Amino acid sequence: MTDEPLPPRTAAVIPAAGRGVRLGPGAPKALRTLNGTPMLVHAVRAMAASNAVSLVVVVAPPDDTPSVKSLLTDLALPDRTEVVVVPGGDTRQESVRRGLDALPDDIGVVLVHDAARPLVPVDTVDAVIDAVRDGAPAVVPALPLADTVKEVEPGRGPEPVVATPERARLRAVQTPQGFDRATLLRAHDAIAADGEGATDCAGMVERLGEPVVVVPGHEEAFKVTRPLDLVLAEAVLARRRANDGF
Ligand SMILES: Nc1ccn([C@@H]2O[C@H](COP(=O)(O)OP(=O)(O)OP(=O)(O)O)[C@@H](O)[C@H]2O)c(=O)n1
Ligand SMILES: C[C@](O)(CO)[C@H](O)COP(=O)(O)O
Repeated sequence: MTDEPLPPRTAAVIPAAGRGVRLGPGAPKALRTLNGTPMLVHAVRAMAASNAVSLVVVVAPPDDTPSVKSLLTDLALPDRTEVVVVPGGDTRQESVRRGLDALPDDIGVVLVHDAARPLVPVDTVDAVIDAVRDGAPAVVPALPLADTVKEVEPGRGPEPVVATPERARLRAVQTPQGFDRATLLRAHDAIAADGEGATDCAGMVERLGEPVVVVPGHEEAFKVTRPLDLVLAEAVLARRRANDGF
């Protein structure tokens, strides 16, 4: 932690370069559509909905970078929102790193948001930003679990259960995850140096020994991972349209 004031602007980095293997054959996941609109477009709009976000860096599938650029050039967004597109890497971590490398110096707060979580509400985005601006170096939105979780010894056949963590202490972590930029860069540098990956950026900050805090997540911020998630996402959009003409 530092008492230095953060540079003024907030940016959202959207890793969108994954293939979506668990979703099945088709276009890269971020370009698959929900009610006719690419998931990535929903995700960009979700970040741009926050008055605090003035830059969105999209990390695109390398082969699709030109088409993602033209898709987003034509998108109507608030005047405050600048969009930059860069090609992604082989892993989520590498893609995030490429997005971070594209940030200008006046960015103090960085959100990292999966394109695969296209429906996160703006109140969740703002809660994460506010917590970083209030002094937390790393903030994650998260929800309590509905299922009991077992730790197993992975292998073929029936897997022996090793432990049952106390469910009340567990949280399922979503995005956007928010960071003071210097801390996130330090975390990425440290992970790159020791060669070990992490499944989310907050996990890298934890390894630095820096505090990570949780704010309430939202059920509509779920990750589109498997085919059934597409059905749920389209149902959420239909409910929004019915409720408020969104
Ligand atoms: N090389 C990669 C891999 C993933 N991602 C992004 O990281 C986010 C979370 O990853 P995930 O949901 O696992 O997406 P995929 O890697 O596409 O999914 P799968 O593992 O099923 O292939 C997604 O927005 C995805 O596009 C990325 O930018 N670059
Ligand atoms: C970052 C994340 O969405 C937090 O839950 C998650 O770890 C991404 O995992 P994935 O396997 O790359 O989808």
